[in-house]
Amino acid sequence: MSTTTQPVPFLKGHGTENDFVIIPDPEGRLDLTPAAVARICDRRAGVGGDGVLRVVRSAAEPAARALAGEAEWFMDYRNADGSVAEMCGNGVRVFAHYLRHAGLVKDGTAAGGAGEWLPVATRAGVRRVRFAEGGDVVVDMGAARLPAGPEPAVTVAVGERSWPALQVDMGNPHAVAFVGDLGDAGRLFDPPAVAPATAFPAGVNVEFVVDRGPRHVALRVHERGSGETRSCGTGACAVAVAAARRGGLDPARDGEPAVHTVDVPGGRLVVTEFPNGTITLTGPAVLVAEGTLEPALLG
Ligand SMILES: N[C@@H](CCC[C@H](N)C(=O)O)C(=O)O
Repeated sequence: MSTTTQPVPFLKGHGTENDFVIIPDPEGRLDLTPAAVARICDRRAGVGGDGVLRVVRSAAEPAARALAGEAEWFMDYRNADGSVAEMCGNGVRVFAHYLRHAGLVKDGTAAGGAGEWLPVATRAGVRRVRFAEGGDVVVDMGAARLPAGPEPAVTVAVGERSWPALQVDMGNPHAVAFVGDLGDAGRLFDPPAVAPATAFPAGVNVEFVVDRGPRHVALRVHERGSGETRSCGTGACAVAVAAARRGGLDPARDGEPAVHTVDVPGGRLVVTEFPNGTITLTGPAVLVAEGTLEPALLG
């Protein structure tokens, strides 16, 4: 890996306005430091984004080799502050959309064609992505992991207000709090306080949720490493599972899928939890621009 002295191509994309700078680096030549990621994601002095998606062949990325399986491509996801995260639900949908846009996966007959599942390696393991009719991108997120007990075990606080929250692991950590009104969470400039701190030694994404109707919720999210964002795919899945359990639904017990509509500030996602535990996340993925990053941004 080397530090670049040449402009580096990038694209910009988003999924329900969770926005990413996509950096194609198929052979893994780029030394993308945390400081460089933070400069690129800066909304005034950089391109701006909630995170970076570095697109690298699994075979060219030491971090991916052990976990990539059959996945040719590895999503090297970074938060806006430069930190690494295990998984990004909107990011992996935008990542797959980019692969198809760039002709890096075949359209129609091989993995990546309409209706077929494209494996993508992430730090949380392989996730499979499918392009649906109408332009939506579906990702099989695997199963949620919940704490053993029935009651929320953690507390989320903003200023003087606090709420019980459910811990949900979607490959990355979430704390889901049901609130009376999404405005109750205030301006969310700072990370909400979560207690006990030992519950999330590597930090946590915090979702605030309200009911909108039967199997229909809305959320705001404060993301670890990125601040408040307009959407979070793993967060939407965590919220759907929390809403299902709260409403007495458990697909494994009931033998039928639970489908939840999750409104986010940047649009709408659909989350389906199947009786075998698998969760799918469906929503749009959009590319909006491309250009080059100046070497000074990369450092
Ligand atoms: N926005 C993403 C989640 C990105 C990672 C998260 N900030 C973390 O640190 O775990 C999504 O769509 O899931």
